[in-house]
Amino acid sequence: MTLLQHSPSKRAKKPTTRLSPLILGTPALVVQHTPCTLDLSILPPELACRLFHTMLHESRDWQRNKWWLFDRVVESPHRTSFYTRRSSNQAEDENMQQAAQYWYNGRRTEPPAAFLPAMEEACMHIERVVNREMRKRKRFPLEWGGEPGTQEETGSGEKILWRANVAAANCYEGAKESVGFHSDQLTYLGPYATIASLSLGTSRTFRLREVVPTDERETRSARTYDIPLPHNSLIIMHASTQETFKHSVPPQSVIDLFHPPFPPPPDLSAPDEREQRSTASPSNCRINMTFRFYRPDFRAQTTPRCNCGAPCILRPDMKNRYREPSQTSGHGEGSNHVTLDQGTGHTLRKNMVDKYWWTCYAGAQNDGKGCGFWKVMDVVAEGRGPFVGSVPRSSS
Ligand SMILES: O=C(O)CCC(=O)C(=O)O
Ligand SMILES: [Fe+2]
Repeated sequence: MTLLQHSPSKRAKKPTTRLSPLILGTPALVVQHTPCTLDLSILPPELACRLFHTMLHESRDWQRNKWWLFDRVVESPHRTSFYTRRSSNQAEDENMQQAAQYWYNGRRTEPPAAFLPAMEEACMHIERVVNREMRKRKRFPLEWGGEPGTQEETGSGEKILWRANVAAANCYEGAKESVGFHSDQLTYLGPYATIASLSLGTSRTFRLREVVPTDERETRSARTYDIPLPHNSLIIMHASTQETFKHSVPPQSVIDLFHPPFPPPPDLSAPDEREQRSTASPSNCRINMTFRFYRPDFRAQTTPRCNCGAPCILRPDMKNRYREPSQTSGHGEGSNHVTLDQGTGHTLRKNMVDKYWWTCYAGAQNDGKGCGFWKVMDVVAEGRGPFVGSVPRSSS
């Protein structure tokens, strides 16, 4: 396997044209420009408001994530928490708890909280929409090809493609709280993950920026897309979003206060407020919940360990820097060819990502000192799957 490097002189030839950001204000524009879909009214209004009040109440206990970046500790500019959906399978629950700790950048934490009743209710709506959207889309070879539904769940005859078994929750208070550009770690999600992101409360902008592969850097620039996410909207980051885009919630100069259309449920109001329950105070908070499917073939026990003895994290080769010697131009058949998603009309990049690596992440909690371990993921040798398509063994 070779690493595509550009010579310093070539690197200077990066296109100078800076593309101006595009605002994607409608679901149709989101589908046209990104591998995401947007639903502007996902939950029944009463449920959306009850979930907002519930999570806002919960968020008083959420924490800012802290981790080492090089030689200093950084702190997330918003508060976060992690929930797992309890199942009837105890081994599965233990696996989820182990995996959940790595939401906190490798920091050991208390076992995560279970989905609350309002989250379970919301999840039924979200799973239905995610499965419906996934059935319309081109599937990628490395997506999960198993059937996570139970006999009971699949009784309708339709295969369940995705289930939410964990949810990460974020609270952004005021206009300045934010999250920087990143792509979500795939350690437990596996390649070509689908993530459903629910917004409640104050509307904020969700920003997406494409990562241009190394061999296309001289011919085109990345575009930034801004998507306003109002209360009760769902953006689904479909398969390939984590491989080809980074996302963020940038700080804003101003925000609109959110006026909850329903009062908080009685169990959340202080006794002296219960008489005045016909109104709810305006809020400057946005609650975000990303519902995720932790794949059975990426369970915590199968995560490779680095030389520090800590679980690695899984990252995609977003820039297509690694190529097999035979993949010089990358135009061959297989997983690397030009494609148009027939279901959505969205053009997929010329060479889709098909390399991932496991890397040491111990440094995030260990004074920034990791062991530098990395290895290419070999799904066949690691016994992962089943996948949607056939997958070649990695030659590395
Ligand atoms: O708040 C959002 O919309 C994004 C949150 C996010 O990127 C994450 O939790 O990974
Ligand atoms: Fe994210």
